[in-house]
This record gives sequence, C-alpha cells and structure tokens, in this order.
Amino acid sequence: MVAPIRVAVTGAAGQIGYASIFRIASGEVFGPNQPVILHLVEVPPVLKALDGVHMELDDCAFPTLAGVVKADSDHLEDGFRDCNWVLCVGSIPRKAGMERGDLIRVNGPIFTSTGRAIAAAAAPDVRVVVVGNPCNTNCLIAMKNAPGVPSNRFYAMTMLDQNRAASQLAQKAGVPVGAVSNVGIWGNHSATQYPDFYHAKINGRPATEVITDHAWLQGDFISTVQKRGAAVIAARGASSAASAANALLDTVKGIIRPTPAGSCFSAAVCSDGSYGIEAGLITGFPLVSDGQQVSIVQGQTHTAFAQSKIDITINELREERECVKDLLG
Ligand SMILES: NC(=O)c1ccc[n+]([C@@H]2O[C@H](COP(=O)([O-])OP(=O)(O)OC[C@H]3O[C@@H](n4cnc5c(N)ncnc54)[C@H](O)[C@@H]3O)[C@@H](O)[C@H]2O)c1
Ligand SMILES: O=C(O)C[C@H](O)C(=O)O
Repeated sequence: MVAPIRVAVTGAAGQIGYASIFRIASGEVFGPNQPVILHLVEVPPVLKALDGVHMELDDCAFPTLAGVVKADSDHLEDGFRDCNWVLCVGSIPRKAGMERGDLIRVNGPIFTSTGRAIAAAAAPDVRVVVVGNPCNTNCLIAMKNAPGVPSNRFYAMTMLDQNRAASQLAQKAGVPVGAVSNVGIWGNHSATQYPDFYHAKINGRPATEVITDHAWLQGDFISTVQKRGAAVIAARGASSAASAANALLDTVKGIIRPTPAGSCFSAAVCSDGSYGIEAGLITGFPLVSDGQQVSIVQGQTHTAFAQSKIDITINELREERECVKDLLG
C-alpha cells in the first residue's frame, strides 16, 4: 500500500486551479499507483464554490484521489498541514493594459503568510511552485518568509514560456512541437524574459541551423513569447488558464521525472550565483532533474546578444525585489 502524498493548491476554485486539480487527482502527474490527497485553499467568500468543486471531484471517482481537505486563506496552516507540494496559484490576475509587475503590491502580501504557513505546517520534504504573478518575486517573498525550508524547494513557473517558445519554434520550422527540445527560459516571467533559442534543438540539431531567419529569432520570436500572456488576455478577455494549468503540471513532472539526456526544463529557482547571476534572486534557468534532485544546467556559453538580454531581465528582478523589500521577512 503506497502512502498518499498531499498536494495543496491555493486559488483552487479559480481558472487555473479548476483546470489543474482534476488532472492532479486523475493520476496524470504522480502516476496511477500514487494516491493523492488534495488540499484545496480559497478565500472565505469562495468556499461555497469550492464545495461545488469538491462535489465534482467526488463525481469523477478517480481511484487515485485518496481525500480532499478544504481550508480558507485565513487558516493556511490547516491548508498546508503535512503537504509535500504547495502549488501557489491563488492571487489576482492582471487585466488588459497591465504588466505582470503591476500586481506586485496587490499579490505580494499573500506570499508572506504563505511562506510562514509552509514553514510552520508543511511536510519536511515540501516543494513549492509559485504561479501567481509576478511569480518570481512572489516566490522570493514566500521563500524569505519560510525560514528552515531549504531555498532549493522553491520554484516559480516559467514552463508556460518554455512551451510557448517551443511552439513558436516548431511552427517556424514546420515540425511537430515534440521535435523541439532544450529551450531554457532565463530571468523573469515577464516581458523582459529571455527565451534561449541559441541552445534550443530541433530534431537534435541547433535551432539556429534549422531556422536560418536569425532576424526572426532575435526579434519577433522573443517578443512573441515575452508578450504572449498579454496577447491571450487581449483575445480571450481573461488571462491564460488551461495552458497555465498544463504548464504547472509540466513543472511538477519536470521536477520529479528524470530529464531526457541532452535536454532541460525551465523554472525559476533561487540563484546560487551560476552564470554570474546574483545569488538569492529567483531566476529562470535551464534545469535538469535526476528524478530526485534538480540542478541548474552548467557550462552554457552566451553570445553578447543573449547576455545583454539576460542582464535586462535580471535587472528587472532586482527592481521588483526592491519594491517588496518590506515583505522579505
Ligand atoms: N506564471 C505563469 O506563467 C502564470 C500563467 C497564468 C496565470 N498566472 C497567474 O496566476 C494567478 C491566478 O490566475 P487565475 O487566472 O487562476 O485567476 P482567478 O482569478 O481565476 O483565480 C484565482 C483564485 O485565487 C483565489 N485567491 C485570491 N487570493 C487568494 C489567497 N490569498 N489565498 C487563496 N486563494 C486566493 C481567488 O478567490 C480565485 O479563485 C494570477 O496571478 C495570474 O496572473 C501565472
Ligand atoms: O500574462 C499574464 O498576466 C498571465 C500569465 O502570466 C501568462 O503568461 O499568460
């Protein structure tokens, strides 16, 4: 009999929460033999809607769903008690015309109590993925407010950017998206991020050999990925949800499954000073997992063009940190 793992999802009745939890309950992420107890966290006015989500989970009759715990955001320790994963979605999304960073003073405070409750109540092996924007800096706030939880347990989501970048490269090259690998996202999940096409591969070959339109790679490719979130908001009238939920699940899979040889996956983690990036910033890096431990891919070299892009996005992360320095524990 396999012991269940406990997975908390904040904002569980929101767009991304709703698009995530059924897939987590189904066994897609942790496997068909791993029971999961879902901890669903919402703000008090949304608890009634959360009851409805709970009914729907029951009605799916997933064999892998071993239980549901509901908690409100005023009782986060109850919500996170003994959790092995805390997926932090709950927060306000931006509207048309806003940058993700505009949410910093609205959503940032949510992550002080989140960090404290994780430290107080979660399982000793807890891993945290922050989705709520601006996710890098919110993750920094949570990490700084969770003394005793190792910094390498904190991730902010840049997987959606990786998936967007892979899709753009595949369409340009006229290949299935599965042919694209090794796309690293550097820096902030924002309009300054640097999606690294230089190290990307298409059918195992450098993307820069397969796609010879380098002006497109340096121009429209980067800006399309950087601004994709805003483009979705403009078209849909709401921020990306199904693709974000999919990326959240891909992030967890990236962490717990060995990365295929010669490839990487993307998330923002606490910099250890790799590539000269200031230690302690939550920064998008190319990562590899052996199924247990995640590490930053080492030894990549960057062109002057790429380095200038990385410098811009790292600078923005420093500015965001300055903006929330009163929340950093
Ligand atoms: N990192 C990424 O790639 C990425 C992608 C898409 C969206 N996002 C971000 O994810 C967040 C959620 O987006 P959404 O579309 O699901 O929004 P949503 O408004 O549909 O849902 C958010 C939910 O969070 C709940 N909530 C708010 N404050 C909370 C708190 N303190 N504790 C618990 N729950 C709380 C709300 O009641 C709501 O149900 C936004 O900040 C959005 O910008 C990030
Ligand atoms: O762009 C947003 O505000 C939502 C999300 O971060 C996205 O990239 O789709």
